[in-house]
Amino acid sequence: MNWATADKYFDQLEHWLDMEGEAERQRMVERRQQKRTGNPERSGETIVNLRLVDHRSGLAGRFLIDFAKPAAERLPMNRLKVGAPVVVSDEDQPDSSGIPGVVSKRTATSVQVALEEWPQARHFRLDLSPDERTRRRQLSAIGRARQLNGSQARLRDRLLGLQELRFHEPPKVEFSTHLNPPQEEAVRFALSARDFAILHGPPGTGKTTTLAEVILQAVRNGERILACAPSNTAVDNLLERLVTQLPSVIRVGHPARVLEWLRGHTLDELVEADESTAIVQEMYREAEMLMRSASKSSRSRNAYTRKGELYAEAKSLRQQARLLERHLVQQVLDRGDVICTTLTLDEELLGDREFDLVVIDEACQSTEPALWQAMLRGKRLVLAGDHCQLPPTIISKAAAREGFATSPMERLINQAGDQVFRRLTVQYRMHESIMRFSSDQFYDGQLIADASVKSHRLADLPIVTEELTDTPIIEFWDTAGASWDEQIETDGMSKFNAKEANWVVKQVQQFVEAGVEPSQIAVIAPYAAQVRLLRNRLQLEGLEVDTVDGFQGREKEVVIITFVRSNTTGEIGFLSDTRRTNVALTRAKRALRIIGDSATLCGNPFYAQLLDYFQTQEAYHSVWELQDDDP
Ligand SMILES: Nc1ncnc2c1ncn2[C@@H]1O[C@H](COP(=O)(O)OP(=O)(O)OP(=O)(O)O)[C@@H](O)[C@H]1O
Repeated sequence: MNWATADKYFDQLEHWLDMEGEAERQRMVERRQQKRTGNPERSGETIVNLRLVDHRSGLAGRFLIDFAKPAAERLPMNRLKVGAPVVVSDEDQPDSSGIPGVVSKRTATSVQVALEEWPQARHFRLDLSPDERTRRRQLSAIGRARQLNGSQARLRDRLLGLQELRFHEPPKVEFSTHLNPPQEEAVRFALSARDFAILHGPPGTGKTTTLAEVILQAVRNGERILACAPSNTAVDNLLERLVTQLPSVIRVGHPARVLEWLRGHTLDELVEADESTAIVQEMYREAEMLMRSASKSSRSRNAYTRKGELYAEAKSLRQQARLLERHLVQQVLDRGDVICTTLTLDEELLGDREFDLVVIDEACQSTEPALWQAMLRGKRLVLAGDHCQLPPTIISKAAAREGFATSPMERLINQAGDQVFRRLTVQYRMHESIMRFSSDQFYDGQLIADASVKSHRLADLPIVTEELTDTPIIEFWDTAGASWDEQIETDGMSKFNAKEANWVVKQVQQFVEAGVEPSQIAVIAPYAAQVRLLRNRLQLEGLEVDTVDGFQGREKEVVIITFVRSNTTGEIGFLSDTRRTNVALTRAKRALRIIGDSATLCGNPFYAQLLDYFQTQEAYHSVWELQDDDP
């Protein structure tokens, strides 16, 4: 992507946002139509036939409502995770626009949603909500970014590659956490940037730990910081590191979207805990009482005049309470050295606040437009992420092809080269042989396994039996020539592979029998149909079976990957985005098992090299080695 002026760049972003909006609306319509033609729950973005089974009051006058299927039936596989924006609607009224809410809790059989209004219906439907509001905020930020002048316009132009970058000498730093040398170098580098700097954090290298140290140092220098990330989970990750070391960190955002144990740091709860809140609440109570007596006093003389007076008094009291409440919120915000929020900023709440430093974690999962709300509030910027893992999710395939799927972090690295980033290279997750292939393919062979993980094995875990003493760290099982073919779900587009699934089930059973806890095992499949099949077959408490996207940023002792694709035409679909496979390959700490069809996969050089790697490690097997009664 190239442009000669800032305006051209912003024209391009507006165009992509339009395409994305259209694609999202189209998808919503299709989803509703599926109701008539097939199973609307297949996408994982809708749950139908729900009943309201329980409710209670939540923070700030919201209702927390539990929905479940009749007879407490298990919910289908779905992406309605805690914090997800949803629309609750009446299933019998397909045209109703529904009530927006946020998922606040979920179990295998129920979903709890925080709603501002009470929903009325006999049968409910939940849909993930298209984020039109976010898009509008991004468009407005783009409009403002076009109009900047002075130093902010210069920062904008440097981000667009239209002006040279500037750095100070790296400062001397007294570190407050124990960091390894590349992490220390990255912190000094980030603090030396006069415009912006990038921290490239490959899997398990302590990117968030390092970013937290940058924030700590900036606070020590008397700076105010806005700390953001594209998702609530990533914001909470950062918050978790900060709250142990800094007293004045404030998490802005819907409390239902914040991890329960971190909610004490949310703006809502800090305001609620403030002494003055009792006064505000008393004022609301008094106003309520005035309203009640007004509604009762109709029989006395001068009743109407009195009624009017009482209503007016109640109204004025409520107004005063609201003003006081707003003032209080601003006072609490002013106390924060660091404000943490997702990239979708609440502009009204933040007012005209500016920050010395804006940091963005997981910046590779952000699109270009998503960056600008935060950007407009900072004098300097530090981005952290890994562009060799999953890119931002884009619905419009056309926009993605044109370049919308390239994150700003990746673009800045391509644009400014080595001068703009530092890479972290010591990783604290994977056994060396799990790490090596990914390191060579994506990180110029620079990753080093820390001594604490370099040769750790399952047998070192306290609970496992002797059976695992000699278990290999990595294995690839090749199905080539065995006719373990992929299949397409009858009424869907997703693919599964029943024989690979059988093999996975056996692997899980073997690990569990040897003493590995199900919660220490992850099964990763690139296709939702394979995930559904395996979830049905493997109902072990704590075991996680998910697509790659569900595991980004996470780790498990044991990871089993089923690649699913096995066909005569060598088609591998979105497995050709090797960043997705990189995420899958780098989640395991002590054992990695893979099953796949080399004949299908190896038309792509990346997979051919993967197979070579397993062969050189003597970790390659063919399923022909299995006995006849195996899968
Ligand atoms: N210098 C260090 N010394 C010891 N352990 C460390 C160090 N830096 C990070 N770690 C540990 O490594 C693990 C990963 O750290 P962190 O979560 O910061 O990494 P990340 O790169 O953000 O992770 P991800 O790959 O999930 O994005 C954590 O358990 C952390 O405590």
